[in-house]
Amino acid sequence: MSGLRIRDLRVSFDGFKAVDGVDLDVAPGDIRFLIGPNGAGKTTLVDAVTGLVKASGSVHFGDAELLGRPVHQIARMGVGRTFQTATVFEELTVLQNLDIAAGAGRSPWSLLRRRTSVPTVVSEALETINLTAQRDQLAGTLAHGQKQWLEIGMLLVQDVRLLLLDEPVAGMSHDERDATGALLGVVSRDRTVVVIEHDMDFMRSFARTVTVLHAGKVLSEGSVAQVQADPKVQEVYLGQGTRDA
Ligand SMILES: Nc1ncnc2c1ncn2[C@@H]1O[C@H](COP(=O)(O)OP(=O)(O)OP(=O)(O)O)[C@@H](O)[C@H]1O
Repeated sequence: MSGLRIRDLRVSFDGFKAVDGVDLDVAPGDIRFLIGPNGAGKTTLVDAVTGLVKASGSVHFGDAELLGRPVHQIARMGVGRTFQTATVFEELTVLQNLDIAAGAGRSPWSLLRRRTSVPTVVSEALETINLTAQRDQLAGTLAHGQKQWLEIGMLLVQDVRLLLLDEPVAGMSHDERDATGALLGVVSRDRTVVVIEHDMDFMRSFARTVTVLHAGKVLSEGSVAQVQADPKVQEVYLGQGTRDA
């Protein structure tokens, strides 16, 4: 299994330093939560790792340098992400969504051909994301939480080894959050997982390690207990209203 190693990562927008010299190590199999106030640079960091914004510094996943490579090459190296809004094909079934994701790289003809059996990788993903019973349902009719799980399933069938999830439980019910937490536990057994999250209860329940970003820099890092006890963290979260640390 590979881990993520980021050194001196910097992203600027017209001179504004959104990510300002971040070092980050995420061990293989970890579930690292990235937290921090609005505008801290969390999404921009993930954008840099996945090739969506230009950055300087270095980002290694395993032995490979990711910076400077195009998005599709980074995806082929086993790095996948979800966005705050699930991006599934609503007019297709759950199975078709997974089949298309698994077929990235297959010819259009083989994708169009009627499949007589479900590939093992797809049936395993269906089990993992708990959507086996919904496999023939249109993705557009799924509950909010189920769409997020389908999106994670689409990464699993592509054999993603580093999963970067952007606010996966936003808008979810309590039960859906718990199920998502359990899902993180399963997928992290043989993958590295990074979760951007504002939901502090969810973080407390399911994070293994936490990094707090503030104004583009790492403010604090450690276990949930260590980060919560850090006065610097308490300070930046003061005045955040409903968002407590
Ligand atoms: N494309 C862009 N052009 C200009 N500024 C940007 C761009 N993307 C992000 N920013 C700025 O960079 C800073 C960091 O944004 P980012 O979205 O990474 O923060 P975040 O920690 O993910 O915040 P949130 O929790 O609100 O999603 C913000 O001040 C944002 O306005």
